[in-house]
Amino acid sequence: MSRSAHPAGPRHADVLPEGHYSAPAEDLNALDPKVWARTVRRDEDGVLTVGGLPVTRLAEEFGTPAFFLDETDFRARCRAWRDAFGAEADVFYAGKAFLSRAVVRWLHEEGLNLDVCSGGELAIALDAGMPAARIAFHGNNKTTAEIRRAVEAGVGRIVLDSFEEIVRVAHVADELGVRQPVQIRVTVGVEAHTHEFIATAHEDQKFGLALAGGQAAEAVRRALKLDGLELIGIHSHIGSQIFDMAGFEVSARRVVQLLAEVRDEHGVELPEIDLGGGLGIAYTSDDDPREPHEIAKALGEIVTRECESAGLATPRISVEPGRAIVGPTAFTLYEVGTVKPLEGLRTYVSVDGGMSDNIRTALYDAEYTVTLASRTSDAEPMLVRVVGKHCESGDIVVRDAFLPADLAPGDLLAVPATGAYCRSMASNYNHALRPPVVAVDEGAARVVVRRETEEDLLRLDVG
Ligand SMILES: Cc1ncc(COP(=O)(O)O)c(C=O)c1O
Ligand SMILES: N[C@@H](CCCC[NH3+])C(=O)O
Repeated sequence: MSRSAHPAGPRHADVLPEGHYSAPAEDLNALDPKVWARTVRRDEDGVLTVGGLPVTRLAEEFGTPAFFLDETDFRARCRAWRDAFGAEADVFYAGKAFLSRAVVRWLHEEGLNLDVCSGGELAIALDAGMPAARIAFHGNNKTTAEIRRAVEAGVGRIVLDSFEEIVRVAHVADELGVRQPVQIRVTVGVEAHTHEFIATAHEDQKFGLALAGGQAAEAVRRALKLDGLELIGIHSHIGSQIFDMAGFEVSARRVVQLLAEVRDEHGVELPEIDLGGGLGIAYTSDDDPREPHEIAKALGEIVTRECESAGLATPRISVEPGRAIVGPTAFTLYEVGTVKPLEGLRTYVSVDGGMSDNIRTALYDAEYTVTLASRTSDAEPMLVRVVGKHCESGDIVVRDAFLPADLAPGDLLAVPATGAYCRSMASNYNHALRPPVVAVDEGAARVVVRRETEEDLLRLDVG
C-alpha cells in the first residue's frame, strides 16, 4: 500500500502483519526520487541532505519548522516546461502555489511568465522586476483598485471572469487611455478527476463564464464591442492535481469550438488560448505524474487537430502550471516533540508545526509521506499519524505513514512535496509564527521568506 494511503482498518505496529496496514516492503530510510526534490540524498551518516547540506545543520541554523526549497530543482523544472512548450507557446507559472521575490527572479531568468491572482501577488511580481508584459492577472472578483494597478503597470493580459469585470476593466482602460489585452475565462463543463474543492470547470461554481447556455459567447460579444479591451483569447482552467489528460483534451476541444463560433459570428479569429494549470505531482510513491514534454505534446496535438477540422489557424497556446513546478522542489522539516503510542491503534507523533504550515491534509484529505531525516534507523516500522501542535484534532500533517519504532523527541522529520500551497496557504492560527522558506542551491542556503516573529504578531495587533 501507499504509506500515506487511507486503508480500511487501523493497526498498531505490534499487530501489523495482517490486513491493509501491512508493514511497508520498502526500506523506511529509502528516498523515492518521485517525491523528493532533485538534490535530496542521505549522507554517509544517514542524515538527509539537500544541495549537499545536512538537515541537522540547516535545522540548527534556520530552526524548525521550515520549508527548504531546492533552487536547482525549481530552475530545472522551469526549463523543462519552457523547453517542452517551445517558442510557439507560453508558460505562466501560477504564483498562488508559492510566490516570493526570489521565485520571481528565477522565473524571469528562466524565461517563464507569471500568473498572479491578487494585488499582493502583483505587488511582489512587479517589485521583483517581472516585466509587466509577462504577467497575467486572474481572479473572480478583482477590485477596481487592483484592476487599475494592473492596467497602469501594463500587464500583458487580464483574464476576465464575469460580466461585471468586462465593464470594469474597459472603464479603467478608457480612463487611462489604453487598450488592455484580455482573455475571457470560460467553464467548459468538464468534471475533472480531483477533489471537489479544487475542480473548477464544472458549471456549478464561482469561476468563469459557462460555455453551456451561451454565457461565454455573450461575454465575447460584449468584450468585442468595447474599445478599451483587446480580446486576445479564451482561457480555461479545469482544476488542480489532475493526472488524467482526458479533461484537458475535452477542454481544448470545447475552447476551439468557441473560437470557431466567434469566427463565424464576428469574423474574428482570436489568436490565443490558455488551457490553465492543474497538472498533478507525486505526493506519494503511488502517484505517477506526466512529464512536461508529454503534456505539451498532447495539448499541442489536440489543439492543432481541432483547429484544422474547424478551419482555424492554430492559436498560440499558454499553460499555467503552479504545483507541477514548485510542489516537488520543497520539503518541510519538523522536530518531533511527543510520541504517543495507542495500543491497537497507531502512534501519534506531534511535531512543532501543523495545519498552520500545511492545511492541505485537513482541507482536501491530501496524502503525504514522511521520513526520519536526522538519522537512519533499522528499527521495526510503526504506524504513525503525524500531527501538529494546534488546538484542533483535525490538525494532521500526514494521516497514515510508517516510521521507525525507535522514533523519539528531538528527531527531525521531513515531509516532501510541500512546495505548493503550503507556505502560500499558511496561517497564524493559534498565533503560530509562519515558517521561513530557505532556498538551497549547490551547498549554499539562504532565507528567501523569513520566519515570522512574535514582534510581527504584536505589531499587527494595534490594541
Ligand atoms: C486559473 C488558474 N491557473 C493556474 C492554476 C494553477 O494550478 P496548479 O497549481 O494546480 O497547476 C490555478 C489553480 O488551480 C488556477 O486557478
Ligand atoms: N490550493 C489547492 C489548489 C487550488 C489551486 C488554485 N486554483 C491545493 O492545495 O491543492
